This record gives sequence, structure tokens and C-alpha cells, in this order.
Amino acid sequence: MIALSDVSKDFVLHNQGGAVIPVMAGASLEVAPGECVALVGNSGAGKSTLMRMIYGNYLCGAGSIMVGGLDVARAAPREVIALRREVLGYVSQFLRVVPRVPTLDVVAEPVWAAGGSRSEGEARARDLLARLNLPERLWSLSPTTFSGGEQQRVNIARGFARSFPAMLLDEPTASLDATNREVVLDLIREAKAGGAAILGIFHDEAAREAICDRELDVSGFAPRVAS
Ligand SMILES: Nc1ncnc2c1ncn2[C@@H]1O[C@H](COP(=O)(O)OP(=O)(O)OP(=O)(O)O)[C@@H](O)[C@H]1O
Repeated sequence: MIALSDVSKDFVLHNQGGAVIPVMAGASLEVAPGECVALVGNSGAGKSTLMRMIYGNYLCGAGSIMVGGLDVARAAPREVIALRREVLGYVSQFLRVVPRVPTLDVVAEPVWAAGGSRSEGEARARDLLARLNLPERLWSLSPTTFSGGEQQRVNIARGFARSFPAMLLDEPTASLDATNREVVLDLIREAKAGGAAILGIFHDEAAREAICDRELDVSGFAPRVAS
């Protein structure tokens, strides 16, 4: 479902004399449907960069990034947008929302965008927000003024509102209390059972052990530096 072959990435710092920072070379990996793979490796090894390339936020220098039949490395912007709408979900650590949109709509929106009915989206949003213990009095308010933990739970609810064949998870359990952390682990288990191919960054080692089928050390993709 997700398959990378020989992917490389250099950053060029145009505002610093065009300095070239090689981050990875020859990165190859596969994630099968129903599998959850954790990206591990030291800070700066390139875990976030790899995820951003798969989501199409960063261009890759070489190689192919196949997600559900589309090569993200060569895809047109509209193809990437369609991929994000239909195939590839992404749960980041931080919520980015349009101000004044009520929480319930923020969470239901992916269901509506996929053609689900108004009531179907709302029912899913209510179920998730209740499971994630977000007080019902907050559901009609915009999440912009919520606490960090409340925003994170809205973000997770939105990320799991509909089922995607592939998902990228960036620290989905970071800074959650034990109860909500368990809820998130259950949501990931449900996505796996539904056949999603999941790739994630989990600094929470216990979470990694609980839900991931294997770990992949990104340090192995470090470019060779000429000595
Ligand atoms: N936009 C960017 N421009 C220039 N260099 C970047 C950019 N993004 C990342 N890098 C560099 O790429 C390398 C990998 O960064 P990345 O954030 O992918 O690492 P990571 O493994 O996710 O680290 P951490 O665990 O600390 O989050 C770092 O050396 C970083 O400085």
C-alpha cells in the first residue's frame, strides 16, 4: 500500500549561501495493508522528513513513493490533493483549523468530504469526541481556544473520522493522559483491523510495542558522507 524505493532527499538552504544538507539516500520501505510500522532513529535522522515526503509536503530528490498506486514523487498537485482526500490520512500533533468552525464540524468534515451524509458525519464525530472524553459542552465551540490536550483530541478525532487505506501518524499519543492514550491505541487497532497500512512516529515506546508490528530505523537511510 505504501512502498518507497531508493528515495533521497537533500535540503538546499538558499538563504545560507545555497548550502546543501543531505538527509537521506536509498530509502526503501514497504507497509502492507493492516500493518503498522514505527519509524525510529535518533533525533535528526529524518523521520519527519520521510513522513512529509510521503504526504507530498516535501519534494524528494530521487526514487519513487508509491501510495495506493500513485507515485507521490511525480504526482501533480491535484493528484496529491485527491490522494489526501481518498487514500492517505495524516494525524499530526497539532490542530490547524479555520477559526469559528464548531468542533463537531471540524471532526465531521472528512466524512462529508468523502460523500457521507450530514447525519453520518455528525454521528461519527459525536462518537469519537465522546470516546476521547471531550466534554459535550465544547462540541459547538471552535477548538481555537481549547487547551493543548483538548485540541490534540479534536485533531485525533478528525484524523480517524473516516477510514483511509493508508495513514501517517506523527506522535498521536504525545502528551495524552493514560485514559485517552488507550482510546487512541484502540482507534489505531481498529484502523489496522480495517486494513489500513499505517506508518508512524511514536516516541512513546510502550505505545509502539502495543500496536506496531515492526520498527524501521531511519538512521539506516543516512547518506554516505565523503571523507
Ligand atoms: N525544512 C528544512 N530545511 C532544512 N533542513 C531541514 C528541514 N527539515 C528538516 N531538515 C533537516 O533534516 C534533518 C532531519 O530532520 P527531521 O525533522 O526529519 O528529523 P527527525 O528524525 O524527525 O527528528 P526528531 O526526532 O528530532 O523530530 C535534520 O538535520 C534537519 O535539520
